[in-house]
Amino acid sequence: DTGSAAAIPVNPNYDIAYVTPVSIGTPPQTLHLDFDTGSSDLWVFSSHLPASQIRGQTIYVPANSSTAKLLADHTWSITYGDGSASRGNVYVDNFTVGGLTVENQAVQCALQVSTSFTRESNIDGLVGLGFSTLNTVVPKSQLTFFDNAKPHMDEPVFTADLKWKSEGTYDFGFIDEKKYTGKITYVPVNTSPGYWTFTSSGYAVGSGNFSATSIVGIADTGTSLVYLPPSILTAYYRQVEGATSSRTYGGYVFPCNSKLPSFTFGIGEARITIPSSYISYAPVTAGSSTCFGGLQSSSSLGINIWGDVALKAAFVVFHGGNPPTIGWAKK
Ligand SMILES: C[C@H]1CC[C@H](NC(=O)Cn2ccnc2)CC1
Repeated sequence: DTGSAAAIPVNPNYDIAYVTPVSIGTPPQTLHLDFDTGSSDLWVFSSHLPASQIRGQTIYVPANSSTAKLLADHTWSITYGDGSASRGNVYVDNFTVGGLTVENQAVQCALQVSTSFTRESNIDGLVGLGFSTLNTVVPKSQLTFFDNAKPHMDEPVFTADLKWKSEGTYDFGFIDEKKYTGKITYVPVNTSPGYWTFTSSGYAVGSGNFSATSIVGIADTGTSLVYLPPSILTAYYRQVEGATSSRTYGGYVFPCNSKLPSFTFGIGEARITIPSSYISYAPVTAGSSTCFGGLQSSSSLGINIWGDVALKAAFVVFHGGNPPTIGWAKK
């Protein structure tokens, strides 16, 4: 089996997140979900939510699906790194992404979502593509869509081709050679933390010398920005006129008309360059001439994160073999 589906920016002005259309149940209910390699719960806005917590999202109504079955006495509760959270109960149902169907996929139905999810009207839920060890369902944890689909896939892989301010693609079960240039460089993944954790070989700021240094981090499609050690941030923002680390805005900001260098990171001997346009992320508030950087410090996180700002500069292969690996290519 294989599948291919669009990754659509939820906001036309800044790449806050990407959603992908999926079909759930019989007859199919179409929702737009945020595919998140940084978590492992598949949860949806549902008919169990209070109306006050829904603001334009499409809900999944298990009662309207002839193939939905309640997973009795199972619940879930998740909190993300940005403080957002949700919790609820669990059904199994047919789940289809871009033509690839998994029967009896655990679909976690929200009974409660935090305000940041309510405010994001274009996200109807998440599809966790991290390792199933992170799934929060109790008393029996559930498998991700990828783990359920893997045995039926032509190849045990999915790929992310995210794009700057435009529609990209998630492919399942195959690698589309048309989506990248040159070769794919694969590096090992440490699955113990439950994320797609790998080691970058170093970085360069703009046209500067490459600094060979191991950077352990996660490839996280569910996080908008890139979070790296403070020493790298200092090296980058010292090249940006008027840049400063702002307590008010919680990170590095700079005048929107400042000239920004690109940022290159290493994958083994290979190099991926993030164009400066991706790093001038967004005005701090609508219409402001102060912009928030796409590279921020990971010092408060305890983990480095290669979020969408980095991922959209590459074609990324999440290879779920034994052992799993991650591949990066230019495009
Ligand atoms: C400071 C950073 C803020 C952003 C954090 N990322 C997430 O919370 C990803 N996510 C998934 C669902 N909702 C959000 C990572 C830490």
